[in-house]
Amino acid sequence: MMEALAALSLQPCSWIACERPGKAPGGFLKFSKHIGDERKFQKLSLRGASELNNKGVLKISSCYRKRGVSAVGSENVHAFVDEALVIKRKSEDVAPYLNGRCIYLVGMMGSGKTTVGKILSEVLGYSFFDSDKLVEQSVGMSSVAQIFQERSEAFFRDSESEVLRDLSTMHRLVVATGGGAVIRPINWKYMKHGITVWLDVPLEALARRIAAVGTASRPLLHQELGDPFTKAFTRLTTLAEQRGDAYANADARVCLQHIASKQGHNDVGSLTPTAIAIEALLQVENFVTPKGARASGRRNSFLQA
Ligand SMILES: Nc1ncnc2c1ncn2[C@@H]1O[C@H](COP(=O)(O)OP(=O)(O)O)[C@@H](O)[C@H]1O
Ligand SMILES: O=C(O)C1=C[C@@H](OP(=O)(O)O)[C@@H](O)[C@H](O)C1
Repeated sequence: MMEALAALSLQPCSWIACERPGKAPGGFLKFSKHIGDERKFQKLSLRGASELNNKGVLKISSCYRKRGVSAVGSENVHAFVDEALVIKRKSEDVAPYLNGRCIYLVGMMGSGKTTVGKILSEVLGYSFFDSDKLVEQSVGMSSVAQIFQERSEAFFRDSESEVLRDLSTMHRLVVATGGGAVIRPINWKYMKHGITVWLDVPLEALARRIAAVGTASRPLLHQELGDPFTKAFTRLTTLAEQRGDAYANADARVCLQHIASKQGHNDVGSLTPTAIAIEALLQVENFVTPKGARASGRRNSFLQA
């Protein structure tokens, strides 16, 4: 298991992806390890796409459509820079309160645990792990779908619990958990060694994302009939009912509908992963700072029983 962890760890690096998933490549912001103050931020410079490997430069390689705005333009560039600076600052605010505690992202399949988790790990200087990948590694199979098919869902769930148990002894990790990890109370015991963060995404948006990449890698969707969106939406609706409030046990909740409202619109599809990661840091900050910790202690007390 430890070897698997070492092999699969994404070493902390400081590239921040500013792209919108599934679209043309966006921008990347590389921070020097020593950048931490206003003056140094101002030294960042804009370069073209061909300069990906240069050190310490802000690189915008393409455009993305943000709330109806298309084409490369200073507005988009500013949006990238703003988000990148905000997340860097917020991570610096939150990091001292974490004391190396791990962050566990929970949420339905497709909620962005992997995408957002990688961004969080980069800005916090943590390593990133995807628990599904660790299960595949420990079982010696190439996909979760294969494990479900050749062994069983119960076998997968047992392996998932073992992975979470092993991770719970470690520090400075961001872990993207499988969407079903929340159904076993023992998993919460392991995850509560760190800070749990729920990515709360409307089912329709989830189904759209999953349909865009196909349902092949998600075995729980294989039984459904219809086009990929319908298959995903139907199954996600049932899973959401079965799982009830399980996700709400998390220490922090990142509600995409709420972020969209704060931005003055209703379209969760236009939220960038970086904007979602910023909200995650804000909610983690609420939890780890003394005022937030008191409130959440009350909320989670039943899990400790
Ligand atoms: N904010 C977002 N907007 C649009 N698509 C997203 C966003 N976050 C993730 N995605 C896409 O949704 C799919 C599922 O994301 P992923 O991070 O793998 O979710 P999970 O790990 O929770 O299953 C991927 O194709 C990813 O590119
Ligand atoms: O919701 C679930 O029960 C599952 C979600 C998947 O992980 P993702 O959430 O990463 O897709 C994976 O663990 C498995 O297919 C079961």
